[in-house]
Amino acid sequence: MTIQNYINGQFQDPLENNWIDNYSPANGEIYGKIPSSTTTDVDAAYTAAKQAFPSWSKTTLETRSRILIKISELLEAHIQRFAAAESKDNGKPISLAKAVDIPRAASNFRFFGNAITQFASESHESVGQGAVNYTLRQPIGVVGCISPWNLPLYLFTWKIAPAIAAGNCVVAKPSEVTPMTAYLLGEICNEAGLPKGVLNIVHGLGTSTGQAIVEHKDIKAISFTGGTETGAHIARVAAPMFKKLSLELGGKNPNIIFADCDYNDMLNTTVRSSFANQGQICLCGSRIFVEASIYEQFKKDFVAKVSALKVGHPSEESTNIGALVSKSHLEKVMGYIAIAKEENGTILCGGNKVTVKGYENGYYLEPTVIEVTTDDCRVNQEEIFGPVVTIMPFTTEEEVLEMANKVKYGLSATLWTNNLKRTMQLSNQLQAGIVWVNTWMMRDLRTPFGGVKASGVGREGGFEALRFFTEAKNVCIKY
Ligand SMILES: NC(=O)C1=CN([C@@H]2O[C@H](COP(=O)(O)OP(=O)(O)OC[C@H]3O[C@@H](n4cnc5c(N)ncnc54)[C@H](O)[C@@H]3O)[C@@H](O)[C@H]2O)C=CC1
Ligand SMILES: O=C(O)/C=C/C=C(\O)C(=O)O
Repeated sequence: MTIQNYINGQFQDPLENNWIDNYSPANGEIYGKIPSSTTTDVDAAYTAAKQAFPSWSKTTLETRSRILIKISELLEAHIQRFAAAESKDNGKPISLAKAVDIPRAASNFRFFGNAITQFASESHESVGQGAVNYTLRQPIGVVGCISPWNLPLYLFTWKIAPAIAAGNCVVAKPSEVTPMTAYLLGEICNEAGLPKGVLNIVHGLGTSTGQAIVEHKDIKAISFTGGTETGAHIARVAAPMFKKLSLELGGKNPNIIFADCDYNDMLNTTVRSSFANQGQICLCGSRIFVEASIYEQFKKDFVAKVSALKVGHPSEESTNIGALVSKSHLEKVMGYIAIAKEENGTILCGGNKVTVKGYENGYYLEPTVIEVTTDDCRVNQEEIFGPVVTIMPFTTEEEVLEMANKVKYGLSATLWTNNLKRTMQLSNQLQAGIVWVNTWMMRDLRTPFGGVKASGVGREGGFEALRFFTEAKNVCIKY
């Protein structure tokens, strides 16, 4: 399967004819190739976007909305094809791709197709001065969207949909590790009638293709989701060029469990918040803190449930845990399990590579629970981004709050309690962009989404995203 760039509404080979192998995580085999695009391809994508901008930015909101909603409907109509492609490319269970990834990608287009018709700007009457101010929200121009491999189409479209809804034209790059569904999206955009050049998709490595987008002098904003180190690098390049930046980066999220919670709901959701998508979601609750009075019971029940999860081929409907995304990522995650042992962590379950019959070279790993005795060990501080969680007990609210906040990250936090006062106090004091109480990953696309500290800057979602993808211009009229 050969993937091509999508530029000016057409599929084309990379101009310098360099290619990268595409691997299937389920069996470790190369099953296709993707462009290794260079600045020449990014320039071509930029030129197409620039040409499309004057017309697209003046296209009525109703027309933009109709096209976005059409893309959403086409994604829904082709869910089987997209889910199968996502599962093969990423290693995630097909059941997850069908239930979460592709429906959410469709929702992203539908949501922003509707949101743009509701987006309004402010006006301020300068009372006593005889003037009125109104704010225009104008599209920025050509913007760059760079997304990671863990939720490929889900996160790619989470950026593209608001960008084009707001009237921008886009140069976008999916992860080179999971390019397939972004490639298929081009076909859908043509079928939905998206004018050529509004969306351009270039494939390739972060350090060359991604870097060329970030360094492009006329691409005026960058929306990025990925690792914290990459985000810091992008900020160093883009900041002196005065680009608008939205950075959604890593997490090391606390999952705080009090004895007064609804135990069964907490237990089932905690299995999901620990291991959904092989633990490769920046929102996973990878540090589990349990109130001492229920710690031993939780440990026993949690380990039993985790040990029962089925690690298997992603295409099997019964698989709970598929393959990790790449060999190098599997090695990174296994490296942390080795570190845990050196740090005197106790592996309560998992810890080993899994050999799936018939797919011996796939990147499978047992879901792993590590009991730690101190919160400042490396496995409790560094983002592992795999099917690995730590657990430890706590006794007081003050103690758990301090441990929860004592990491460099601040993306999300989950609280399990039925105590209202505690809920409100802790939600207030947790250093995180998102706090879930008695739930996890319950998403309302209108809400602000993003993190604090090393988890990034800026917010995606709802009108926040439309504000990011527009420039505010104030007009003051004296009457
Ligand atoms: N916050 C999150 O949701 C994610 C966090 N991660 C974390 O990051 C670690 C590293 O994973 P990677 O795959 O290396 O993520 P990454 O941050 O390198 O990749 C994300 C995207 O950025 C692009 N990219 C890489 N270098 C770039 C550059 N210099 N300029 C522009 N674009 C660039 C990549 O090609 C990809 O499209 C993971 O182990 C995990 O801990 C990874 C993916 C998502
Ligand atoms: O928007 C969401 O619902 C989830 C976003 C998840 C990430 O950004 C991530 O895992 O990288």
